[in-house]
Amino acid sequence: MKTTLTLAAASVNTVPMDLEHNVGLIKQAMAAAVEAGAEVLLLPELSLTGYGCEDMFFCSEWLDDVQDVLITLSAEVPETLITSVGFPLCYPGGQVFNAVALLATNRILGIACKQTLARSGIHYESRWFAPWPADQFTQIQLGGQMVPVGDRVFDIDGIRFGFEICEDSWVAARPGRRLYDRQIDVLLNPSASHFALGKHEVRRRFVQEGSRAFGVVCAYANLQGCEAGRAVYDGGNMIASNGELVAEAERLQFCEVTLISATVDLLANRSQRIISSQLQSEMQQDDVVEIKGLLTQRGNFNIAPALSQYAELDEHEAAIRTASLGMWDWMRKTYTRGYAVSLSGGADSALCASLVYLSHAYAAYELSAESYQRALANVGLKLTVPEDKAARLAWIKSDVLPQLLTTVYQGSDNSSDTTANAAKAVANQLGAKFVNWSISSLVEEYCSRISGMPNAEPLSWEKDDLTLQNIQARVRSPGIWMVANRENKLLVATSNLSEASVGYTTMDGDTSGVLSPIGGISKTRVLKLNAYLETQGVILRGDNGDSERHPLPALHAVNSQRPTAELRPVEQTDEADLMPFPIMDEIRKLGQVQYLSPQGVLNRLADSPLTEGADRTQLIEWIRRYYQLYCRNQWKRERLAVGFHIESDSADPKSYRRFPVLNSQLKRELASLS
Ligand SMILES: Nc1ncnc2c1ncn2[C@@H]1O[C@H](COP(=O)(O)OP(=O)(O)OC[C@H]2O[C@@H]([n+]3cccc(C(=O)O)c3)[C@H](O)[C@@H]2O)[C@@H](O)[C@H]1O
Ligand SMILES: Nc1ncnc2c1ncn2[C@@H]1O[C@H](COP(=O)(O)OP(=O)(O)OP(=O)(O)O)[C@@H](O)[C@H]1O
Ligand SMILES: NC(=O)CC[C@H](N)C(=O)O
Repeated sequence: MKTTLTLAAASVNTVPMDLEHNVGLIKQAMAAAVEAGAEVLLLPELSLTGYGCEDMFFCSEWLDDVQDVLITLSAEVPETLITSVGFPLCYPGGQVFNAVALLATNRILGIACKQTLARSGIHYESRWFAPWPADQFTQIQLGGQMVPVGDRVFDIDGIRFGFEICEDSWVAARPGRRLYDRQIDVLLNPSASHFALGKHEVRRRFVQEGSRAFGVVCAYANLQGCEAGRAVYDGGNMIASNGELVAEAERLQFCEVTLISATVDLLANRSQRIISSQLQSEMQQDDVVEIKGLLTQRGNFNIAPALSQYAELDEHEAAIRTASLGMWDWMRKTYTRGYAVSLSGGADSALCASLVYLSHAYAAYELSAESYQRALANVGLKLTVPEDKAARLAWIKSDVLPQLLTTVYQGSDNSSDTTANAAKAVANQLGAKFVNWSISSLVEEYCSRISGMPNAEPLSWEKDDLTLQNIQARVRSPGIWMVANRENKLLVATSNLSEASVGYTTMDGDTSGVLSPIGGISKTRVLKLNAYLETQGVILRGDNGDSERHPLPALHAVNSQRPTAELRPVEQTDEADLMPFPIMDEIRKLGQVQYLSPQGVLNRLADSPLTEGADRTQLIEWIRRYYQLYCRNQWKRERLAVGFHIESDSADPKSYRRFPVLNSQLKRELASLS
């Protein structure tokens, strides 16, 4: 009897609907798995099509095409490998299932389907897929073969495999519980699980705990990178045996394929099942698909030991890596020559510009010279990457960033030397192209036109405060758009999550842009990330496992100021306009993550150490201000540039937080606050 198994789990950076690209990555992963001596390779959920194909999953002709590609792929699986590939299965009855096919030498061994569709947070799977009912199984005709489908166990030469597809593992009634009764040895989880702060810990818990409680080997394979524009998938594949992690991938990698593998002890897991078994339900056998002649005992007892430490990423590093990887993928996948940023010398735009630079610093350190060079060539930069990694940072600053990041300081009459100097210092640190121009004449021109309208009074700060603020933010937009057009760059919108929640931003002014890299990061965190970048710096890893910190000291000029919009002639701070950021972010979390009512938010806020010293009247005033702005400005959130999901919540109405544009303004709830 076979007692060990060498398993591999690969992450791939897919492009939705790009079957050729995705098949290319799958082939790379299969070759790497063979090289690692793996007998079974697990790939992520919907790895053939990409996870985020959205309403393309409704197109039956395309789904037929996908099936043809799957059949062709089955003929290309290396002889010694069994590969599991995620794909949308168009069932003869018309439903589409989120499925996974087990492929081996020219055959589709069988198909398992997702039972629990993801429908919280950014997920809307039940729009496209039907959930497969537990305990149901059948077979269908596919490429001239009869293929077993459904809630299946695959017995390959005496080793039993079962599937939980992503969300299946996150719920109380996880299929693994019933697969345990059916005596599986290996539980495979193909996933498309996007990054959110604190989430990886949960994944690790259910992989490890699944292995311990069910007495099985658990393998987990997640997508990697910014696949479809919003979510960034963090990879972080795992293999657990006997309740311990034996392999775990570094997360948020810049390469397109990442693979881990481990040889696991099947006997040890079986013993665990014998000890814990309390089997009461009747054993089913018909659902077991028996396959012979693929797996044989190997003379390999080099069993992977439990990991002594996990691949940890601290919270700041994880948020910065996620946004940098997102920007890297946007540049690659849009084939544009980098980014244009209107750089104010303030916290938000400084972080956005730094992320552009860091996406190259990470890529230059982590990719081979050839891969990095190819990525640059694809956006039109014919450069030779230095072989020596230590020389690459200075080189990206001198040769790459001047071409891929253009920054413009656009001073008005309300701007200060402090912000102008800070913007210049940051641009210099990053190697960005930097221009300083004034918007005063443009503002004046608009003001004179509006003041000259029939029967109009001249504009004044006493009567026209918001009008005069907003025109400054708006006249900054056409110039930086023009730079983006001319240089074929993506314009970066610099709004953060806190501002987006309350609409503290000028529509068609500072909201202008294609991509909002910090749109999923709260202001409180933006300030912490900038401090981290200034004083500690991100971790850059060399080839031989050594790493170095890379601080950006020029951010000191930004971090030493209090956030100000500089839109009024008198001193203005964002916190005086709104409320202290930590309080605003706490209200957001209580209201939008925990779904408390305004009164519930008030009760919790009153007990929070954050509000020590503030009386209840003040708290009521802040909560009213927050919700009034929140309710009024849904229309703004509907029009924000696409942003990455980073905090556990998001303001994005398309992928996360639904709220009516016209609404009650919560008048009743806010009036009764006490
Ligand atoms: N009740 C309502 N429901 C829905 N829509 C409503 C509305 N009342 C006005 N509107 C519409 O909204 C428009 C106003 O929206 P908009 O022009 O965007 O401007 P608005 O929201 O009035 O003001 C922008 C705010 O953002 C702040 N800001 C701007 C720029 C940068 C920064 C910074 O932090 O640096 C801060 C600025 O200090 C100000 O408080 C009105 O002209 C009207 O069309
Ligand atoms: N003087 C300026 N020059 C260029 N761009 C500016 C200027 N002032 C504002 N902007 C643009 O408008 C955006 C919004 O301004 P805002 O003041 O909210 O952001 P910030 O200055 O980056 O950060 P902070 O809010 O911490 O001051 C900026 O991020 C920037 O893109
Ligand atoms: N693809 C999925 O099923 C994703 C759902 C899961 N809870 C996650 O976000 O990781």
